Amino acid sequence: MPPLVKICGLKTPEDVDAAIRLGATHIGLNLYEPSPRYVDLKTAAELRKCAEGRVKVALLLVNASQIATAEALGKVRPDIVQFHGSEAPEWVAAVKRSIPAEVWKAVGLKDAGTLDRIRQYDGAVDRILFDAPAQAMPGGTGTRFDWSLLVNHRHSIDWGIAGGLTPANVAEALAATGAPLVDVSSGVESAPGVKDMDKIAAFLKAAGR
Ligand SMILES: O=C(O)c1ccccc1NCC(=O)[C@H](O)[C@H](O)COP(=O)(O)O
Repeated sequence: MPPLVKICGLKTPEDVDAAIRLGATHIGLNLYEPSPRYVDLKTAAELRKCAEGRVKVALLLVNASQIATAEALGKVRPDIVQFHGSEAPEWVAAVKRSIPAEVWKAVGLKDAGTLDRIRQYDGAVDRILFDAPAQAMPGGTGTRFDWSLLVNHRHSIDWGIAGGLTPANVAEALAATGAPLVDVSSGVESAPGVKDMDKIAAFLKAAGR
């Protein structure tokens, strides 16, 4: 079975249409203001409408306040909320209880200790997204983590991988980790925040979709 593929950081209706047409199963809309992939709430709600019923939409938040989270979820009504900061298990669990959407937690995978620590999210989220450890930015860094950390790891909940994936390495990443979902942002761009349709097509093909 081909993996699920999420193309993250889409900013225009043209990006959304192309990602769907080319075979993405998920798209991501980024509400983190310092990111080159940031979209405001109004744009996120419009892009969400473009994708309605065609593909799953993840709304990405980084350490947003309770008020900002409620406002964003109310206005955009995503299929998934992706927490990409240092949000506590209790907080993400509370959000999961309060909305019909899935809740994902991104985790920077540094070492085997990370794999022990993330058990605290069991039951609190629907999926763990393993990403490269945060640098100046918590995500979208274009860097990989050590995929071998996931070899023989017994996953207790659904999961996926992100971080430095490209059309050239995604098949290798899938073979190394057996991931059921891959997520990419900068690896399918021509410049920070500018999606490249040829790269998206190549990524989806290399991922087997
Ligand atoms: O993409 C960003 O700019 C970003 C900024 C802050 C938090 C998360 C961010 N992206 C989240 C994603 O799901 C990315 O797809 C993931 O981090 C992988 O990014 P990349 O290494 O560029 O493929």
